[in-house]
Amino acid sequence: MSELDARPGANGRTPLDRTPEWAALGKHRSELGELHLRELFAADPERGRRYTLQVGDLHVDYAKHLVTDRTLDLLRALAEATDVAGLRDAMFRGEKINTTEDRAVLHTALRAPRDAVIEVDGENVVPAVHAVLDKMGVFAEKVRSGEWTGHTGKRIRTVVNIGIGGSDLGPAMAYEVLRSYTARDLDVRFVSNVDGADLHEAVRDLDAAETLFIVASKTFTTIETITNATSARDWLLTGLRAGTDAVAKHFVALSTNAEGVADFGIDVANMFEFWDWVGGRYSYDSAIGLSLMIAIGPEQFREMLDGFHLVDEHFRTAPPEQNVPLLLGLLGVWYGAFFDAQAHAVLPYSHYLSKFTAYLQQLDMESNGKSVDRDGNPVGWQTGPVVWGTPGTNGQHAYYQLLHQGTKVIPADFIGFAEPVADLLPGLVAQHDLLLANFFAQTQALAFGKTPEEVAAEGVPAELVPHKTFKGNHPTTTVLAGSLTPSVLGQLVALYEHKVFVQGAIWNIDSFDQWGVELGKVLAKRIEPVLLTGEGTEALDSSTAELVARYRALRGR
Ligand SMILES: O=P(O)(O)OC[C@H]1O[C@H](O)[C@H](O)[C@@H](O)[C@@H]1O
Repeated sequence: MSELDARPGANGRTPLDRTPEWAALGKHRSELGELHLRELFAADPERGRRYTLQVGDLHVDYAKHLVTDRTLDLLRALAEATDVAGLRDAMFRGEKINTTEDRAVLHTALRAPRDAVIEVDGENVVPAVHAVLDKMGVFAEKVRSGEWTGHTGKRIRTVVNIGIGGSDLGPAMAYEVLRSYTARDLDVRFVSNVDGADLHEAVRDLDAAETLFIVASKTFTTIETITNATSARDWLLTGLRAGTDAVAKHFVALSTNAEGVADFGIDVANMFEFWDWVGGRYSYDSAIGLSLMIAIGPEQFREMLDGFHLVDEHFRTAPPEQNVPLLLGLLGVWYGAFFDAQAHAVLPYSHYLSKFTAYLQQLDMESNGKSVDRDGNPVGWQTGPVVWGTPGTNGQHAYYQLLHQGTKVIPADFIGFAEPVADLLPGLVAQHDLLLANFFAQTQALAFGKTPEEVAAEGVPAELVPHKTFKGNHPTTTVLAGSLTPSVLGQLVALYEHKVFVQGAIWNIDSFDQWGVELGKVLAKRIEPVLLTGEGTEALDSSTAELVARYRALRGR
């Protein structure tokens, strides 16, 4: 037995790359060799029909993946050996599966029906979830109807959400996605960056008397958010020429930290609560979604939650062969481990999903960007990929070149909708077929390419044939839904949440902590006073010391 074999597995587990299931997949991969999607489709005319699954409104086609029935069996065997279902059930039961923070992981409770019972430390959390949703609903309706007025009695015309990371990306993404469902007489803006330019641009054309700030921070200690909130308060009070008593009508908070909220000067009566068992990147269906609820109304927010819940139930109960998050998770594991794929593209064919991939970057990369297992041992396998992408049609005229003819394996998700959004101008509806034609054409081109023989047969000069050849064999998933409704958005997000879960479970990492973001925060705190005073540069490394000196010189210090 080698030293590696004796390495203790997390939770008594055999390290992933030492399991027979992993070895079987490795062997299978070498047997497949350079197998081409063209051959797989030629061998099975039913492949396009057989390799599809349905969850809720989402039709998921995985036929254009480099897998056979045997691959899928072996991958499911890996999921079984790593007890994905066991960890999933523990999550849904409210067990503290976030071991490094000793916390339950219960974003699924945020969308559970009112009569569900989910316990954390012996207490059913569902009534509290619904109490907050109800309180949010009452408040959202007051703002929407104009009943909630600012300090001077004017109704609110603009809501500005101040938050960062999970307290920004979710609501900002969803607001964009559901724009056609939003109240047209109310604008919602999002400020996240500690660069003062962000807040400046968000408020420069606003009337303080008609502006409501939502300060969103799970911890209420995040320096960017507290700094921006403090500046926003100064802007408000200056604009209103009022004292701090005006704050109550213009500031509400979304947080787990009541003390922090009170210290900031926001009345805790104007605080919407959530709990430490909701991870920041899993939180936009909690109180963190208040700005979105104000925009789309409580009813449509509820529809979105029902969409989440539908996929939760699917993930919890569907058999492995039909379980879509399980399948998508396994495909990612397959490419990372056996094709050395480093990246994963998410390419929506919907303008409204323009912020969707940015949202997924936090969800996926903060969850699975880990290199030690749950017991702290270094992992010997690939974990989370680099997630990237923008709306597909724009990408086609920019970076798709690399997808089609570059040297990298980049599995991609294509997401599209059959119906254009409801209130599109009639003249623009006709454009939808063109959009969808591109959507379908791209996965076809990526999968099947164009052979040198096909290129030559078009009369292309021999020296240009290699340049005009498309080798194809680039794997893609296509997700097609009828239309982009609040429920469909919830379904999509839950699908990705659980896909990320499956991968973390197999890789045996804690997908719910994020220690990797801490070091930079500590160092920034140390460097900030040095920028002001110039004292302490000797404690810095020579590169940083030089940069700080240059910065100070440029600022005339
Ligand atoms: O909501 P907050 O406590 O302000 O946290 C905002 C964000 O900042 C942190 O640094 C974490 O990396 C994120 O997971 C979190 O979403």
